[in-house]
Amino acid sequence: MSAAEQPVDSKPLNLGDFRTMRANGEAIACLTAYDAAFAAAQEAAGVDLILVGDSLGMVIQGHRSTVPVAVDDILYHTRCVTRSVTRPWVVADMPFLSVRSPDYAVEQAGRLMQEADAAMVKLEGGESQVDVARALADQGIPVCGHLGLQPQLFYKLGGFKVQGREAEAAQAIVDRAKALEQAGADMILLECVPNAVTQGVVEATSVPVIGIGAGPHAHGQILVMHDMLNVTTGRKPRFVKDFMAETGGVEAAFAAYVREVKSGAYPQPTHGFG
Ligand SMILES: Nc1nc(=O)c2c([nH]1)NC[C@@H]1CN(c3ccc(C(=O)N[C@@H](CCC(=O)O)C(=O)O)cc3)CN21
Ligand SMILES: CC(C)C(=O)C(=O)O
Ligand SMILES: [Mg+2]
Repeated sequence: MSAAEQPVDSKPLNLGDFRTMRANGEAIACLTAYDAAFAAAQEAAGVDLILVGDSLGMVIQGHRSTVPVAVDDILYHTRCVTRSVTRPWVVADMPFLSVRSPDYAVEQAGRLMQEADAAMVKLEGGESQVDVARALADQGIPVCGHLGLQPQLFYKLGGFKVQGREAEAAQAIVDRAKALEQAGADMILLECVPNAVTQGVVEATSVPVIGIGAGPHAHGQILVMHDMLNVTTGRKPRFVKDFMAETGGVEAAFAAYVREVKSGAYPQPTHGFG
């Protein structure tokens, strides 16, 4: 199909569309993808946002955490994805140590946009996260802040654990979300937090909030593609739902996920941390 013949709903999504979806209460359906074939199937199924996650270190490369992932790995997989899709907003993860200083982060995020056509970068991070986000935003780089469980802290945390259970930790997440928005972040991703923390972040911010194991109050949901297709080995996090079981095909599973996120059928209370 030529560009001129593309149906209206295949126009590339932009930041304004996501703000509108937040305002209108239309849930944002997000998945990870790492290559052209799966990304195309996700676009066909109506996925709004594709994350080229550093989870690729685990599901593609076989590592036990995301720590070994390099910017070059994200660059390669982001190219594979962006070459194959039109409508979905493609976000590239900033891997471990790529946000070690504002200048270095700008350089590496710049590569992801210029060499791989990413539309946005997502970053984890500690105290310096806000300053790094500000530097990226100042260069015109769309930014998503990743709060709650930050898997790059695997060795510091001693595993992948729910965050923000205590009042002080919950407040720190809400405060950071506000500071990130103030610094110019356009989106917040919340991972493995109690539902009330998500509610707090939603109330304290005006940007779209995407959740994974963060309950039903987020404006969108994301899962690692391999988990919802049930091809991940080992025990899966409680927020995962197997969409392959009831559909029996890859594109049908993606479509069922989009339908359930949009209708609010996913996530159920059993997928969250109360
Ligand atoms: N395949 C895959 N799926 C993911 O969702 C994912 C990755 N890989 N790699 C990077 C991070 C790591 N993530 C994880 C991994 C495990 C749990 C997990 O097992 N959580 C426990 C909660 C433990 C607690 O209660 O503190 C669970 O029961 O869900 C959570 C997030 C999310 N991301
Ligand atoms: C789990 C999601 C949010 C992520 O950061 C990734 O896939 O790397
Ligand atoms: Mg990640």
